[in-house]
Amino acid sequence: MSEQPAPSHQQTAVPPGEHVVCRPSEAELAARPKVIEVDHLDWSYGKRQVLFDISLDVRQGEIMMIMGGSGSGKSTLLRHLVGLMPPLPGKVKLLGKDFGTLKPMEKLDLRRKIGVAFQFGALFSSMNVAENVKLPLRELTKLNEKTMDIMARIKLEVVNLSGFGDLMPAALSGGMVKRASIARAIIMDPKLLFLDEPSSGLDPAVSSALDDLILRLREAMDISVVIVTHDIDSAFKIGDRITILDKGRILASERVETIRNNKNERVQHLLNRQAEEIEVDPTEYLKRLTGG
Ligand SMILES: Nc1ncnc2c1ncn2[C@@H]1O[C@H](COP(=O)(O)OP(=O)(O)OP(=O)(O)O)[C@@H](O)[C@H]1O
Repeated sequence: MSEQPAPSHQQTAVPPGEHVVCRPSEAELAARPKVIEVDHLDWSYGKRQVLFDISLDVRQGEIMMIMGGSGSGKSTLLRHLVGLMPPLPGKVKLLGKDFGTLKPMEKLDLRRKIGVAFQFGALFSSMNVAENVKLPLRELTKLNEKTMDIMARIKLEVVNLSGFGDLMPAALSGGMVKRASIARAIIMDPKLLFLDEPSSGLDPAVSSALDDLILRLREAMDISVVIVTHDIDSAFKIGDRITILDKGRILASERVETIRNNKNERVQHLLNRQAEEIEVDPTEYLKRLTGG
């Protein structure tokens, strides 16, 4: 979908040009605290096991990309990471707290430190953009209306959507919906940000602008980010580390500088296959741009 500004509003353009990626080194990250720890996690839906012995950690300020073929377990893992699955003591720790053993109030406290943007933006179509962005504040805080308005305005500015708060989601382009859902995810200044397929359905230019936004957020908020994606370009552009799932198991979890040299055939197959999958047919692309 192309980035169409809504009528009668001037959209602040995402600054053009490549964002210079200042990746923290492996040693720098190793010196920082672990903010996400997954310890030998198994998961089954009924009798069908879909996650096998998953162990993983993410350091403060790190961007972790989770990739893998369809049905490999990425979303199931993400749901465990954000506390949407039944609690399993000792399996998932966020910011040093074991999600599986927290009391309801402690869980609520932890949820305030986590921002999540699910696939397709998931904005409520019946509320305007600002109301959508304010939702976590309404659910998790007792702030007054004026304070919530100010916070929503600031976050819309951060994602380059100043002045779009009064619009309904249907008036936004695909990229703007994604940015609005990121504004909602960061409204509480979370320490951890989880994004599910942020670039799905976006054309390459809009997707690249979204990557730049994620990098800027990491720099500005020292936030740790976990991104589930099929977008290999984005993974290599903004990720510090890529974790590849295959049939519910971790095949590799490596720095972006080294994973291309991984000798495992399935890792190579997945990286190459995904590169092919996102190859853009120029005629198709032009059609999308022109709406033809
Ligand atoms: N609620 C559920 N009940 C039963 N099976 C499920 C459920 N959710 C997912 N599965 C199954 O678990 C496996 C892993 O699914 P999951 O959605 O985690 O994979 P994924 O890697 O995110 O896939 P995709 O890239 O297609 O979104 C799949 O075989 C899927 O059919």
